[in-house]
Amino acid sequence: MLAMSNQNADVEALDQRFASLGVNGASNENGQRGPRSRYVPPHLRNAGPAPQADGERSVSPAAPAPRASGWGAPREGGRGGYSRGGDFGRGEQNRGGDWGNRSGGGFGGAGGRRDDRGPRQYVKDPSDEFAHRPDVKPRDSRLETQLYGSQHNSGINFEKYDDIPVDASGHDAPEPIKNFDDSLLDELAKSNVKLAGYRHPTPVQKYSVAIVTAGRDLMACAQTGSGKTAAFLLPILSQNFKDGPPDHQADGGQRGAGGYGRSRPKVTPSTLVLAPTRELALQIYEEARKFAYRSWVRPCVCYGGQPMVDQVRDLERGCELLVATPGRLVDLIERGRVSLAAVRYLVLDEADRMLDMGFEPQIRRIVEKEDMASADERQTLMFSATFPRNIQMLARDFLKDYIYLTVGRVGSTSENITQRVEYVEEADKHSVLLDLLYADAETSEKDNKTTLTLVFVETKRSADMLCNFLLQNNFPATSIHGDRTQREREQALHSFRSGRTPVLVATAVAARGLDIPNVGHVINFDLPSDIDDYVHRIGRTGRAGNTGKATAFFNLQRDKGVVKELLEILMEAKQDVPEWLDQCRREAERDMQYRSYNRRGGRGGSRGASRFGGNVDYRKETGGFGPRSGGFADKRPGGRDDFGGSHGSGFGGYGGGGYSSGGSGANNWF
Ligand SMILES: Nc1ncnc2c1ncn2[C@@H]1O[C@H](COP(=O)(O)OP(=O)(O)OP(=O)(O)O)[C@@H](O)[C@H]1O
Repeated sequence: MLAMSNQNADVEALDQRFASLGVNGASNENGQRGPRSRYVPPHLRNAGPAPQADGERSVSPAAPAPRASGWGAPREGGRGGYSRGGDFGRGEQNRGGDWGNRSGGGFGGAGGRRDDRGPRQYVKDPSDEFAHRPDVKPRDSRLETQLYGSQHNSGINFEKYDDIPVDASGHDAPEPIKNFDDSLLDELAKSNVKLAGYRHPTPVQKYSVAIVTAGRDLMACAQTGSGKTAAFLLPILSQNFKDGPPDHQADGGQRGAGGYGRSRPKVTPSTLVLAPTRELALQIYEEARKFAYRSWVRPCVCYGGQPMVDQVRDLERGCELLVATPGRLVDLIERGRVSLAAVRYLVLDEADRMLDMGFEPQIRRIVEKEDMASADERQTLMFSATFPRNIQMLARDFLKDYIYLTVGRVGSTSENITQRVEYVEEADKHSVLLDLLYADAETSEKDNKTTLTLVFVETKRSADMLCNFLLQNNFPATSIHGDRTQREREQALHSFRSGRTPVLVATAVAARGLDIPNVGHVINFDLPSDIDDYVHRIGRTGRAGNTGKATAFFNLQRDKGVVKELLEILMEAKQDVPEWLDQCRREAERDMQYRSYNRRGGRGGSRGASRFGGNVDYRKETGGFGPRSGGFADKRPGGRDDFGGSHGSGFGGYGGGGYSSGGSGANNWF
């Protein structure tokens, strides 16, 4: 089946045009039969009508006529008449043969291939399981290889995820799904899950699919590497597939590529995913492409460091799901290129990280001050590794009646990672690192498998210096940090991912979210001063049920500030705790007490009690946060405003909470 359609693809640039359905006998909402106009997704409006293929429905009379160039489709092609629900009226799928994806895996819009050769024809294989679904494009083996080809399988410990304790609080929390097949996910979503190699849902996915499908908001804290990305993408895309393309407003809703009209229309995505870093945004975008395969949903990604013009051009080809970093999105909004009026699903991934990076003003502006629908009219999902006070405030302001989900202990590490702490004085770090890397290289050779090693340092300068040192010692290494250009960062990641340079020296910029298969070892050459960063850093290994190891260089001089929390983490994850580390903790505590005594009322001690305080749903504990600006205090009887009134306008006035955020947008240290 696949081979056949590919053959056709080679011979005549395979394509399928299908009709707008809702015609030829379909009933409309009033039960009347007859032709109706149909929605044509903006990025599909350039192509002409297709000849009727076997097993295909007829072409919609409303389909735009073919044009010599792929640009400038008639605007009215996208207007009105779209019928939600059912399998009808989902519009045609032809977009100049490019399938809504960039060619060659180009990122950031720059790689977008503009196919001006006119319309192509897709012919759907009648034996295709989705032959009856006009909203589903035919298979494309080339694209499948590109999207799923390098799929790495889940590891031997994948089933162990089921042992992780999960807590879902909030009223009427939906039951989690048991598996993908029996879930309420749309069939296309299920099919794409299989292609992605996912056999069983992870705990966060089991809950998230149920929660999103039930139309509820979600605040989730789950361990690193436990599949949070699919946990939000899958149910959202599935809902998109079930609902069909949105009926874009006539007042300048998103349309196809430019070339018409004087003022260029705004792009109006229905799903917005905000992520803290460019790399993470890219990664989410790549995952979205996997799960949106064969559908009308066209994901796009926008982040700083890439020419705006390329990204805008790409957006104008159609964008239903936008993944963006907050700063770049604000730019696009200011330039009038993006409107958030159509957003029905809002996701804040790594929310705590975004706040740490100083993005709160931009995030609040995007969510509260632009044209986005209110919390009551959209579904909002927030993911965060920790649940400090500033994140609770955001949850209170952005979410409505949400389910609070914790998977594992908030801030804990996966037991799939074997953690070791070595006492290493500053002067010895280089030689100990070489020893470890030699050992890794030997293991790789013995196992005949490239194992990648990620080395974290604290500053950009030391990243460069350490990388040079490794190169001088004949270790193929590269580096990633905030002073490198976006291109250099992407090249470094690519080179690391492919195993060409199996050692990557990184600052915290690579600590979160990055999902690189085969990272077998994470070395904290410099321990971070914030222990949550440690958790994220080592979470780059031991992902998706795979095992990994993490080594931290520790010395009392430099790292006494994190020793207590480091010990807690090791014990929590049932790791061996060296006796000397406990001694160091005692020494550090004595030292702190002494200092605080001398300073009279100095802070003393580290950040309060235990770091594992985040599993608590604060609404339960405190009776709620009081009214949100949207007003749902009535749903929370007994609520009181623990945090002092409205937070609608001011940024950053929360008094810091118990969480070290730094809060400045400068990020100079990474
Ligand atoms: N159900 C599943 N079956 C198999 N593999 C999965 C499944 N869910 C996710 N994965 C894979 O597990 C890896 C980690 O997933 P993901 O990046 O979404 O984790 P995460 O929870 O977002 O991690 P982090 O907290 O580090 O950002 C990815 O390679 C993903 O493809």
